[in-house]
Amino acid sequence: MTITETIIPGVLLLEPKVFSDERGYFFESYSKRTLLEAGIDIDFVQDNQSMSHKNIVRGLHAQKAPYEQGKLVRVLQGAVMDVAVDARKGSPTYGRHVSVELTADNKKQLWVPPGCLHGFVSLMDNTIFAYKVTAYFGKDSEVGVFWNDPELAIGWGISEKDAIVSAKDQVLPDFKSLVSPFNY
Ligand SMILES: Cc1cn([C@H]2C[C@H](O)[C@@H](COP(=O)(O)OP(=O)(O)O[C@H]3O[C@H](C)C(=O)[C@H](O)[C@H]3O)O2)c(=O)[nH]c1=O
Repeated sequence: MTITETIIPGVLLLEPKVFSDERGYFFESYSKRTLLEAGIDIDFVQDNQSMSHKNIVRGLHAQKAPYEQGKLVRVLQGAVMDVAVDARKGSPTYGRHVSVELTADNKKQLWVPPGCLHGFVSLMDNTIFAYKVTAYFGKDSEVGVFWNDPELAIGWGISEKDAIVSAKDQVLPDFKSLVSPFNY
């Protein structure tokens, strides 16, 4: 597993070692030991999976205490442009984002620590997104910011006209309205 830091402290890009042979391929998609060796000491309590048609945008979401979530995200089928936004008060990269293409082919993963908003746009139909989270779903702990907030300047590669967004996500507030419950 190759683990690479990003411009946001704590947001990490993970690239597994893939063993290919005439049968296909094998790789360890998660290893607590591998993450520990990289200084990431986390325990997951829940796995999530969603399927999205092309141009679906999910996010930007996070959960506040007592259900702050770290997320280890990847794509099992299809492709997304995945985005993490730093919402941690006091962080040197507060309001900055990381975006990375995660696909079934590149097998890349992104570790999104607690305090970062997360979202993605699906680049293909039948995109299956799978992720491990460090805290349970807390419906009343959900925090969200409008995906295409110009202040965040995220290059989603899709217009608001073409994006398919849930009614809930369409009415999320802009980033500057967020009274961040997260600390760096
Ligand atoms: C997240 C979650 C949702 N739900 C229920 C609540 C709704 O009835 C239904 C769909 O939830 P939602 O529309 O919030 O799903 P997404 O828009 O994919 O939300 C996720 O999308 C972005 C990309 C994220 O990073 C978060 O993990 C998560 O917020 O599943 C649960 O029962 N458990 C859960 O952990």
